[in-house]
Amino acid sequence: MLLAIDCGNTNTVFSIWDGKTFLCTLRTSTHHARTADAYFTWFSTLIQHYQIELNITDVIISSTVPRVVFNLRVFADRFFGCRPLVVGKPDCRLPTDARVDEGTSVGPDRLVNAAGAFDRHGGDLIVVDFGTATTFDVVAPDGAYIGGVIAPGVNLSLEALHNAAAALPHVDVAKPQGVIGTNTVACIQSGVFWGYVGLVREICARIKAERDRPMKIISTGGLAPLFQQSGQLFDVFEDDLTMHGLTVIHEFNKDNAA
Ligand SMILES: Nc1ncnc2c1ncn2[C@@H]1O[C@H](COP(=O)(O)OP(=O)(O)OP(=O)(O)O)[C@@H](O)[C@H]1O
Ligand SMILES: CC(C)(CO)[C@@H](O)C(=O)NCCC(=O)O
Ligand SMILES: [K+]
Repeated sequence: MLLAIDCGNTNTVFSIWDGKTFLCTLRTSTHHARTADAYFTWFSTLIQHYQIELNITDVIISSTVPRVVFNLRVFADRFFGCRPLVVGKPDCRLPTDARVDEGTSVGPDRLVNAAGAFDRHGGDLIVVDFGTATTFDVVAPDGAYIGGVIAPGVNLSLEALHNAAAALPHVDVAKPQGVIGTNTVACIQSGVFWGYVGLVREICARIKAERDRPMKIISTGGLAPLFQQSGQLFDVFEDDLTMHGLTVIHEFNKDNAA
């Protein structure tokens, strides 16, 4: 049984993979100061609720927050007796290359998304992930990650507006009725919602033009379905893409073990 951990800047997600399906997915906010014991208290309480008979033998971690990795390593070692694979570390091999500028460290979540998407769809992909940042990851025909785009995340933009402007309230992202807002909330929702629809359309069109070939657009992340409501922005939505990528990378390392 594999425990896959996807640690983003906002949320950390744990999924248990039995080799065929994800038995459960648990979500908590990311805190660098959370100890291994605190992870276990939270984790074991929820596992009891799901009534899963645990037999975790392997752990794989992708973390965009370097500081949390230490406590997650201790968690894996202390409670499951295993040394986790950590994406981005030299002992974790990737099934495909990353062809980027020398010295660049690509976010592990982007490499994982690329691996997961290539496994399901083959090459020539744009993966759009609506997390803390909105990222676009470009996958070549051979599955290599060849770069992409980083834009501010949707919730981050809303928060920045609220924090910077005294008269603007905190607003949740939603699809507005029209474009012309007749109250403050509707105006902000319109700016952010239609602004992101335009951002996604423009960036994908430019990536396709720059690559000069047909590409499939895969979306993931909690907010992707909301944006899908506004016409055909994406070809496919996959809420488990990062988790799937982690299982693919884990399998690859197992198969290629010495
Ligand atoms: N399973 C879920 N239940 C409730 N809300 C969700 C769920 N998944 C996503 N969301 C909502 O969508 C937003 C985006 O989620 P996602 O997991 O893609 O990124 P994030 O956790 O915000 O960012 P990061 O992965 O960078 O930490 C969340 O902040 C949350 O508001
Ligand atoms: C862009 C984020 C924050 C998205 O989670 C993450 O992938 C990251 O910290 N990346 C490092 C820089 C890069 O990917 O080029
Ligand atoms: K994410």
